[in-house]
Amino acid sequence: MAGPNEKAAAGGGGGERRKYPIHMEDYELYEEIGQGVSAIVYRALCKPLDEIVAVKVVDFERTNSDLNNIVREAQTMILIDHPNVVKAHCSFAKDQTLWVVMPYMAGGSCLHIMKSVHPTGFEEPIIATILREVLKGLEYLHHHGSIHRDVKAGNILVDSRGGIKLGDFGVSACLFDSGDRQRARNTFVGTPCWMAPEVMEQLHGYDFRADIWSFGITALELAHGHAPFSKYPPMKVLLMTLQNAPPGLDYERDKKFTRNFKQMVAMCLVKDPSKRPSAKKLLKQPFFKQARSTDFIARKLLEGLPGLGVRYQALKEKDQHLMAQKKMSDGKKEEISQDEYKRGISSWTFDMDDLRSQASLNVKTVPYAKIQIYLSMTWTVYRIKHQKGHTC
Ligand SMILES: Nc1ncnc2c1ncn2[C@@H]1O[C@H](COP(=O)(O)OP(=O)(O)OP(=O)(O)O)[C@@H](O)[C@H]1O
Repeated sequence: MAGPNEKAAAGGGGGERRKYPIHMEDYELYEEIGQGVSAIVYRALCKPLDEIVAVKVVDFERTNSDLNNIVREAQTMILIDHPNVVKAHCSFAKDQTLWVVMPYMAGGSCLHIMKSVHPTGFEEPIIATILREVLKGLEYLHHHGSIHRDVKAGNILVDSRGGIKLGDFGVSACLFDSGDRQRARNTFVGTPCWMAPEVMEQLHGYDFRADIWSFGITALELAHGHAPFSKYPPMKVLLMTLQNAPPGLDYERDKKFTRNFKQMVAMCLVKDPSKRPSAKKLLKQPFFKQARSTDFIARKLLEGLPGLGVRYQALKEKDQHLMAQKKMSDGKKEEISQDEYKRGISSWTFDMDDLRSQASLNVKTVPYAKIQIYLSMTWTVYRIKHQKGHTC
């Protein structure tokens, strides 16, 4: 991936052949199809080109990222050229917002599809096909010196023909950058359940192998319908990732999955990053021999699926309903989690019904989780380091 150039800086990257306009008046926003920490994504019409696109509207006031970084991420997306990574057609700023125009991925994210119709996860050939495509995207990014830093089912998008692309460069980092960006690799970025231990620890920084850990967690997420530890409050996720043995597919409990799948996941989820394979090496694993075509994905995942907007709205309503049912706010729960941690890990107790309902909620507890963990980071790492001798 080249560095940002003037063409991209002007917002006129414009896809391979078509020139996408850089004025908001040229886009008609339709229904909401996704929401992130600081952005809302819409299906939209690019009027001059008469083409359906996705427009991500990033609200500068809602993001805690540096403005230059956000703009640079959008520019990076414009320069991307790989079938398994979402490219931005163009981007432009308007008032307090940045508009990023992308190809419309009609299937939505794997997380959305899973929540709508496969709540307990996908079958193995589907997982192998999705993961092979994701790995090809990661291989490309890593080869060009980039780390994605937020690999998870919610950021794996499916197009109308079953094509799989890695999206969301909200937190990606360039390996060969210096200054601010270099410092960014020593900061705490990502989503707790998918985050590699070395990213949490913040001791020696991290490299592309952090994506391989997240990739392994994503494999478990696609297999079970949720990421390991997703039921727990952020502080506990942090502790479990740092102190417990890495999660994996259980040889007994996960009988329906092959040995090859279990081995592939185990290779990714090694705590020592230097022992994790590269994306290129992983692609050679026998597990991927069962991966099929994009037609297979279209047939298996997209046939009979309601439109993305309809599904998104239904999930949002379900989440809101579950949120309303929750007995405690996330803030209160996290407070208790920290208090209990101070008293000793073994004294933690959980309301399983509540945790189950939390687990099926959409990932929108993440902004809170990110902030909360960031603030608690120094204290927690200190505690863990000083507890190790007693608890491990
Ligand atoms: N090109 C696209 N086509 C269809 N849906 C999309 C597209 N881009 C994003 N989405 C949907 O919007 C959701 C949010 O987008 P995105 O992840 O880019 O926002 P974000 O603010 O960076 O999120 P976060 O930081 O929470 O991961 C995605 O999970 C996906 O469901």
